Amino acid sequence: MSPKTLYDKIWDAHVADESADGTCLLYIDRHLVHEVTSPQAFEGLRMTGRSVRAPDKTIAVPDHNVPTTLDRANAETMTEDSRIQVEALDTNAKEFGIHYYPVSDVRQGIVHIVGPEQGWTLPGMTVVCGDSHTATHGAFGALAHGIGTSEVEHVLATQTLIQKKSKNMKVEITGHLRPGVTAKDITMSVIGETGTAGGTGYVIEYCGTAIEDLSMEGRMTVCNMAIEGGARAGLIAPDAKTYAYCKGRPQAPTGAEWDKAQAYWETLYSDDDAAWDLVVTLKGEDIAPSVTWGTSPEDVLPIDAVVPDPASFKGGKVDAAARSIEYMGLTAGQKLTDIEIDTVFIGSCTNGRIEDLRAAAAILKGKKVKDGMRAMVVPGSGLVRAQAEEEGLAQIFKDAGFEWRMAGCSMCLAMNPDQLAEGERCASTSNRNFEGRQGYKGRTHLVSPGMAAAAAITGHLTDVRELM
Ligand SMILES: CC(C)[C@H](C(=O)O)[C@@H](O)C(=O)O
Ligand code: SF4
Repeated sequence: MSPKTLYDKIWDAHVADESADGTCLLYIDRHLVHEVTSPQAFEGLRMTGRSVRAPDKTIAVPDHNVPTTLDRANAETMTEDSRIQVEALDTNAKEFGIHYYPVSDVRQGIVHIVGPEQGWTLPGMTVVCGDSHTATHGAFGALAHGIGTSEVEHVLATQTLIQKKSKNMKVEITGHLRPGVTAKDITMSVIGETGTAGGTGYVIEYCGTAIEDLSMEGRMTVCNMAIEGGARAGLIAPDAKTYAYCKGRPQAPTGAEWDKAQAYWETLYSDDDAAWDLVVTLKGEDIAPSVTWGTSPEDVLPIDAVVPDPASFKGGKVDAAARSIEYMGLTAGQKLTDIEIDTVFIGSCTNGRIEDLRAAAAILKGKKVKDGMRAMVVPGSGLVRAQAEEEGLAQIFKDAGFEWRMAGCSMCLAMNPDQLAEGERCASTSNRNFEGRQGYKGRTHLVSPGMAAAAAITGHLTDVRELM
């Protein structure tokens, strides 16, 4: 047998049909659904009299539009558009008989946090969702990627997806991370290296000792941003940590089924002599706590750097950098640590898991946020929230002056009332710093949870290592 990558293995195990031009019909194991990209898909089924082919493999949860304030059960806090989308999901989930975690359910949260948490996401699976950050689930050694609304309809109706195979890219992080450096810094540094288009046409497998060192939460953070690097998906080979995370989850197999599953999962790795179309290597020791200065995730630098001079770039990036710097209200040469911020957002499918909250709370313990700072923590799911309360993290956040919210996407993309006002500047643990992403003319600096906490205390972008 010819050697294969992990991606090759999962792909081959799911091809139901292949046509002469290489287009394949791929079997889908898990279909995650949220309220933004599914209404037309369900409407399509309704209009053609179709049902959901595999309701037992289809899981829905509202996340983008839901208010995160404690009074959110009161639908008046939602805009009309938001309310329509959430209500449509309520109706569709019931009518089509799929698994559903409504807003009132403690298990509700961001779809990419709920899937793994409930054990829906398992190694070797194909996982899709009408959402680009589906890449998150690749942390389990699952082939997971976003799809468009017409594809959502296709998967609902057939449990298959039409796909062409991507190329294989290996991103190896050698050695070990230094203290204060996190999975977020890895994934941002990789994008800094490859650019937002560097992964176009590829599925990335992240490997190396620094990746093996990461918890499952950290691995999800890394894979989550594969899409920001342009890749179709990000993958990490499953190992003992993966199995330990999955075992005992509500939807994970049990008994003999578990043993059978794990025996299969143990075959899911890239063969030593597998062929890679592209290899990128970074040294774990070289990665620093990082922060974005511009309006693209590739505009990332170590915290001790300065805002770059647009002239230092090449081609179209010269103008793009100048525009970014203007939008962000910065000056070339300014120290990143001199950038004052007024808002801190801790949450999102990138950094809204328990480990992220622990990391932020460790910095905040016994401290207060800077006067006038708006700081909020939005746990990625109701269960993360409950656990954080149990561990005393919620109290640390509240004592420090953070708002302690209910689960949802929140200020990651500002589809709900959690938004930046014009000109406000936010240190955010989310994944996109696009113009207007967190609110019209809002300014976003992407950072790790520890860095966000540090900025909340000092009022400016800060090297978390100074507060450790
Ligand atoms: C709303 C949704 C389609 C979108 C995505 O696909 O990623 C959102 O989750 C985002 O992060 O921008
Ligand atoms: S948390 Fe942000 S990135 Fe993740 S699914 Fe929600 S909006 Fe998209």
